[in-house]
Amino acid sequence: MSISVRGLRKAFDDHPVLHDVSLEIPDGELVALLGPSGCGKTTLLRIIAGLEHPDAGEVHHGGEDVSARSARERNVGVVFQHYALFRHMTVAENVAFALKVRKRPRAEITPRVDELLSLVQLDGLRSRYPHQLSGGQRQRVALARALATSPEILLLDEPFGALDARVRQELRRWLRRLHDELHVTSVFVTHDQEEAFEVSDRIVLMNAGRIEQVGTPAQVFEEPASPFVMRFLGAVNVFQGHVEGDRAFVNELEFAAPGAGQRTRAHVYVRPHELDVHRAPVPGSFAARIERLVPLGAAVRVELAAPRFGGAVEVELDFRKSEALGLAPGDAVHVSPRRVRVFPAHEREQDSLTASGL
Ligand SMILES: Nc1ncnc2c1ncn2[C@@H]1O[C@H](COP(=O)(O)OP(=O)(O)OP(=O)(O)O)[C@@H](O)[C@H]1O
Repeated sequence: MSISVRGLRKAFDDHPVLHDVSLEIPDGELVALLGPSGCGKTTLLRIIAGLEHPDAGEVHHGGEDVSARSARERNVGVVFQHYALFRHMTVAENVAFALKVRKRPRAEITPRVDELLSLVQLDGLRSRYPHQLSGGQRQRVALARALATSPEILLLDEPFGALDARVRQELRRWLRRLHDELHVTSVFVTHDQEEAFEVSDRIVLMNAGRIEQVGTPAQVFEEPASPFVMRFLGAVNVFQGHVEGDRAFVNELEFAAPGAGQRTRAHVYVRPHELDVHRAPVPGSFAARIERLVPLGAAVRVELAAPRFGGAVEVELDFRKSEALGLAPGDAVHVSPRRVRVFPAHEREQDSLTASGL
């Protein structure tokens, strides 16, 4: 079932949390709401669920305006970070709960619970109580319980947030497979980029109550719509310069910046893996000195000092390439960007750059 939110606004105690948020989620998609803590992800999810009411705007499920309906009437499945399982009920009783409340006949409940427990691969644990389960198993019970009434929308709020890294990783792969099997339109909240990238069809990037960009993981990573998205999704070097015409300039370096227009200050962003290191100057390179080499498994992080290019510069090189170049701390080298992204320098962005010491 598709989800559409239009012009949502929400404030808590006069403090605006969502500013005019609109979003379309097609039927069957798995979407991540990604953004820093406090940007409004959970509030948006709760409004879609009907657990919170917006000050303005509408929510449509399957093309129907459900804004006035309670959470119960929307038939959505919800999973929270902290497994809200009933402690005095067994796994099977927890999963059956929503069906019992809806007074479904026993002949329907028993096979449905069996089916759900097999779906979440917990068939053997039906008689256990929540305290006899691991965190990952509890979250799978919570998911089976959320799916019991066959909701057409599944909403998950940091479902793996309380689990350790390895279990998290297993569960997100499992969630993706489950979604491929069921195709229930699903929205999950996370502040973990890796999780959003691994699990979702599309990512909704939020910042301070607004949507910055919606796109596939590849789109938001390769074509970030704003400096915020560029900086939020992984490490980045930022060079101060200016744009003029359709070119960007940082000291003697020049880059394409289509549509830049009038001369104005700009920031040139380069990801560490999009910089090359050379022993001799090449066209478009700048001089730097190696400060530190940090092995990262298959790659090496080369930390450089380049005083004319904002001080510290970070490059991520293939391990073999760094070996072939025989790099060592103290070496004078030349660095050239393979790909840059240019954004005009806004005051707000300038403030945050200064604040983070770049
Ligand atoms: N019931 C509430 N009453 C008052 N303020 C609230 C309430 N719920 C959320 N807020 C505030 O609204 C803002 C957005 O909260 P929200 O939980 O939606 O953010 P989030 O992006 O999900 O953050 P996190 O990743 O930390 O969970 C925060 O400043 C939060 O303190």
